[in-house]
Amino acid sequence: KRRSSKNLPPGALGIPIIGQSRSFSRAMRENRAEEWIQERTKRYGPMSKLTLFGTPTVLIHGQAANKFLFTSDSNTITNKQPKSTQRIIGKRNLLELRGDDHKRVRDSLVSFLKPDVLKEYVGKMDAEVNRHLEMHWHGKQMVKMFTVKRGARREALVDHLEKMMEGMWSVPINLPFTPFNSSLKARKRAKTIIKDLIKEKRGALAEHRSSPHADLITSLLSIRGDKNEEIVSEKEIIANILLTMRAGYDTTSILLTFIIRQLAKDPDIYAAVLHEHEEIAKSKAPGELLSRDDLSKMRYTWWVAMETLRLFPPVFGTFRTTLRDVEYGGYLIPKGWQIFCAACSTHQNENIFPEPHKFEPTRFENQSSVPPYCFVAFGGGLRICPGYEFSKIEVLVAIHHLITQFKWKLCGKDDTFSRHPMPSPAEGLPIHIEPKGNNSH
Ligand code: HEM
Repeated sequence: KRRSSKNLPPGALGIPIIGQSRSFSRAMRENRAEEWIQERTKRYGPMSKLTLFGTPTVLIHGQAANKFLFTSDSNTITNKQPKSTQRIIGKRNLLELRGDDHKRVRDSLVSFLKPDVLKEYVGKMDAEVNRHLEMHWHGKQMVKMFTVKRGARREALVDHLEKMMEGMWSVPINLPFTPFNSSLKARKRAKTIIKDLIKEKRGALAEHRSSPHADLITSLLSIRGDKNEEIVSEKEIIANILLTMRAGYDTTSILLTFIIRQLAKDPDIYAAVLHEHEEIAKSKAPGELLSRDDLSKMRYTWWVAMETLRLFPPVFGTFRTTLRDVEYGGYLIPKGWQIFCAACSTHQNENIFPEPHKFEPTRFENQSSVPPYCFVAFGGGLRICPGYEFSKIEVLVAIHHLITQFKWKLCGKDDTFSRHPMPSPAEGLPIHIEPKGNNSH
């Protein structure tokens, strides 16, 4: 009785399980998700009910909605991905954990991702980016931005991950030929590879052949309890490696792809970024690796990255689930319902970001001028992205080498993109590349 439809937000739940999933997914694929949300807002107001990916859902968006979502206590609103995502990544992934479990696994992950540890990785990433350019860019005239691979096993893992992604936001029906089914199969194959890696890395750690922070798996294996027992279980390691690869690999490569796309389209911004990197390159001896100090001089490049994230956020919206009946915006969201917050819709709000469609990196010159909960490409609150610093290093190092070693121009016929659920450019963004004669590599 308490849940009389009077209190529920307007809108229709549609066909059970399926509801509006198809029309939302289609809008995402056609890069019309913002319009789709605006249409619903016009029809039902800022809050509406629907069924997405198997579960009754309330759609919310806007600055107040972001604040509500990111600051709610985890006993009322918890992180819960759609059933499809849960099954594909694994139940023990950080996005599914809460309370003490979330803290234990998040702390373990953050012990690897904190700036102190990461500063030792600047040189490693520099060498890795150079190796990648050497293997995949030098000597070629055209590359596609959507490939970053080295070694057969990594190649296989990346392939499986891409297949996993395809069914991440899908109706969770496990029948042959459904996207969900092929993602589950890809998960199984990825899991086997990660299990082998865990075995190898556990051996190397036990025989002191590797240091605790050698890589993320080793770092998670090294977190020990009072009796020197591993406190992050194998299931948790597998789920969180898959999550980190999904959360960390695609997001950053998408960001890089869209920066490259933008630089090819905007000569003034390209010139300003190039100038910043040429100044840094001049101060380095041939072959000298980048340092943390060099990265701190790449301020304009990071504004370009933030502006790219504003316009093309890899994570467009966020799912949560209510653990009890919740009142918000004058409506009831019943216990067990899903909340989908289209968090990044604030990025397009002209009252927050004037001329929202214009690419203007200097918006981020004074970050405190951006109102709270309005730039949310990395989320917010307790679950704010722990990979912010890692992705910042990766992006700055990669752009440094790309822009000092190559010129590029877009050569695809179609430069639009779609979302699956992350944005991916049509044709994989092929670009013509030309090495610069004067680089020191
Ligand atoms: C441009 C790059 C990135 C973007 C835009 C991004 C975005 C986000 C967002 C929006 C969330 C919050 C999701 C939510 O509230 O439901 C998140 C969480 C997360 N991100 Fe990132 N991310 C990026 C890079 C990375 C990297 C490089 C890593 C790891 C190396 C990473 C690991 C994670 C993890 C583990 C979580 C879950 C945190 C938790 O639930 O406590 N991310 N990310």
